[in-house]
Amino acid sequence: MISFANALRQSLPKELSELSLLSLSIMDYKDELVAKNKAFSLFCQENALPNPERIVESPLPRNYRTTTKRRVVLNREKFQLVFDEEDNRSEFAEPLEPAEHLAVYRFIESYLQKPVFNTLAEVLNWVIIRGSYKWRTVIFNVCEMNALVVRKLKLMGEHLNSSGLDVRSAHVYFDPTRSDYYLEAQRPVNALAFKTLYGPKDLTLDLGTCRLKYPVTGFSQINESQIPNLLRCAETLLQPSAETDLLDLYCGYGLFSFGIGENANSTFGVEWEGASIEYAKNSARFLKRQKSRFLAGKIDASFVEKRIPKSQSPEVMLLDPPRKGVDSGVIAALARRKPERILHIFCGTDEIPRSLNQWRLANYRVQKIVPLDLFPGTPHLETAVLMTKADLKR
Ligand SMILES: C[S@@+](CC[C@H](N)C(=O)[O-])C[C@H]1O[C@@H](n2cnc3c(N)ncnc32)[C@H](O)[C@@H]1O
Repeated sequence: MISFANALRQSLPKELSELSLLSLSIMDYKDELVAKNKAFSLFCQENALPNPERIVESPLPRNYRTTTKRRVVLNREKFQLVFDEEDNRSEFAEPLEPAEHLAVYRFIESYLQKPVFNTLAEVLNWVIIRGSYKWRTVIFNVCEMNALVVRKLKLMGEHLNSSGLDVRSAHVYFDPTRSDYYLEAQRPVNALAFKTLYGPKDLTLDLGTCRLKYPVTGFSQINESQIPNLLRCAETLLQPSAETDLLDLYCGYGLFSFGIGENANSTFGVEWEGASIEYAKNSARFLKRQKSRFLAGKIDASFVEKRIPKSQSPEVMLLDPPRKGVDSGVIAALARRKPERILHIFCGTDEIPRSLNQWRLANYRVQKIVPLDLFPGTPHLETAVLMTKADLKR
């Protein structure tokens, strides 16, 4: 078994393979794609997987990240916004971020360095920017929340609102644990945990045919420029139609249910993040998708067996789990539903062989492997794998 990182190291031009894989962002995008295509073919070959299609290029190869973050540190008595140590060298990471984000960080940093904002700077853990390429929202992640901090945050919000930097809204997120995760992994239930300083409380994604709202704290794809390609790829491979029910697992706020499910007989989405699933339900109401249903819950084998209703029509199934993959027993439980087609989307390449082996044991066979460059300039790929039931008679 070869890891994708190792396959990539072997596929880079000699002068770059000596550098860290982070240096991909300083390569010409054409050369990066050559190396990634070579590496992914090698990865598939070495892991006994079928030959993949060519990588679907990203319309924006650099400056594409719609979510970025900075940690607040005190450096020689000056508060600064810096990349986290895990992000390593900023000269490799910065080219992936929109220039507008850098301008907003510089603006906030200049205020944090004023003595009047010291109270805020001292409790500020992260500054996060999310949004689209046209507008953005700022989230202040603080470890202490009191009346003085709130006053300073409101003042900062007023400056941002009138900055001319298209910061459409600003929010504060309370994480007393000062965790390394930029939004706390376990959302606090306390009502004060999340507060809007100004502007709309949600984010929006325009899909051309419809506009979806999603929560500021929920998951969204970080490369918005690739979303149309991702949806097109999923629709072409999975072919949801009036004769099939679409099961959308790890659905977030319903990107795939709404993006490719319009012609399906019905759609059923499952997601454990409470706010995201509420937004999905609201979108179904707003877009009058009477045959779209969403259920909040942790997808494990027992949930699949007991909580996901049986389909009335042949089922097509899409799974888009987090990088670590699905819980043990989930694939076998899903296979027992006997879906016609399965599209398993991987954001962690090294997870592919293990999961595909489980699908193979459950009698599903790979029909197509389509890699998409969702993370240009980084050693990662998104991969969509189409599977159908093996013909047991042959
Ligand atoms: C890669 S994201 C995909 C979200 C959505 N498909 C999209 O493209 O916007 C994975 C999602 O799975 C959710 N998730 C992670 N583990 C889960 C589990 N065991 N059960 C249900 N949802 C889970 C996360 O909250 C996240 O929204």
